[in-house]
Amino acid sequence: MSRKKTPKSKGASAPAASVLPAANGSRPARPGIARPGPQVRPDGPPQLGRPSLGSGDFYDVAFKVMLVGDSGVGKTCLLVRFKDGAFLAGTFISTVGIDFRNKVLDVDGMKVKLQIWDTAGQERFRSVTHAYYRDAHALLLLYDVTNKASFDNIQAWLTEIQEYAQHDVVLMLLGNKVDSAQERAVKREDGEKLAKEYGLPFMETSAKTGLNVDLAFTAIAKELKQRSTKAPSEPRFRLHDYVKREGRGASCCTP
Ligand SMILES: Nc1nc2c(ncn2[C@@H]2O[C@H](COP(=O)(O)OP(=O)(O)OP(=O)(O)O)[C@@H](O)[C@H]2O)c(=O)[nH]1
Ligand SMILES: [Mg+2]
Repeated sequence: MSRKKTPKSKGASAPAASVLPAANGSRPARPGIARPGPQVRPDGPPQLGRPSLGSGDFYDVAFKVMLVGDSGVGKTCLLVRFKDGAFLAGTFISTVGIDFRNKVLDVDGMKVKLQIWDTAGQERFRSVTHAYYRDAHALLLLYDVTNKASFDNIQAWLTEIQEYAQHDVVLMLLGNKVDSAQERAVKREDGEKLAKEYGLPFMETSAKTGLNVDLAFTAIAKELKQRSTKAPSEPRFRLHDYVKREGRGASCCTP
């Protein structure tokens, strides 16, 4: 398999022009971008054999992963934790439109590039994010364990996903902010029950402590890699089992 270089990841300051409405309300807005940079085409099957453009890490195969869920559940923080190993504490800066970052993972000896799209949870950007669903190979659907409304809205998100995403998209449910034990409003069992009802792999995460964050993205990368490259002799990767086995409880890693 040919080796490629991934272009430098785009951050919030990506130069592409925003075509999105100006922020209103009290929250400051983090500028996003309206479409991928010209060097990456996130549509269709995993990218193989693309030429190397610019500097960056080599990769063998690339996939597009989208973060979705209500505003404030921690999508941007989860991505920043995964990409940079840091936590964005302080003022909540709501994402405008859509933004993305790249990260290359080593999955069983293969370089897997995840192009991770961070969507805006605010209702007014819904039509923007709808356009991106069909190109996603995987979706991480988040709620905030301290915000019951964000959990109650999961069914509506699933309806939306059913309508706009590919039928075989890899989907995982994440209950974020488990570090906030005092403010917990959604029990772990309720998350598990909902996930079971819809046949989804499920984990509780914390962008603040990093709990299960790498694991969530690694699990997705393993599943996608297996789907695209599995040799008939290779044992099947089981996403549900992997997440169940490797996932850690909220009480394990409080700093
Ligand atoms: N305690 C705690 N706070 C978190 C965690 N993740 C995010 N937050 C906080 O929650 C707020 C919202 O986080 P964001 O990541 O910006 O939320 P978002 O889902 O990207 O929101 P939108 O961009 O509006 O869709 C911020 O104030 C974060 O600091 C977490 O794991 N634990
Ligand atoms: Mg955000």
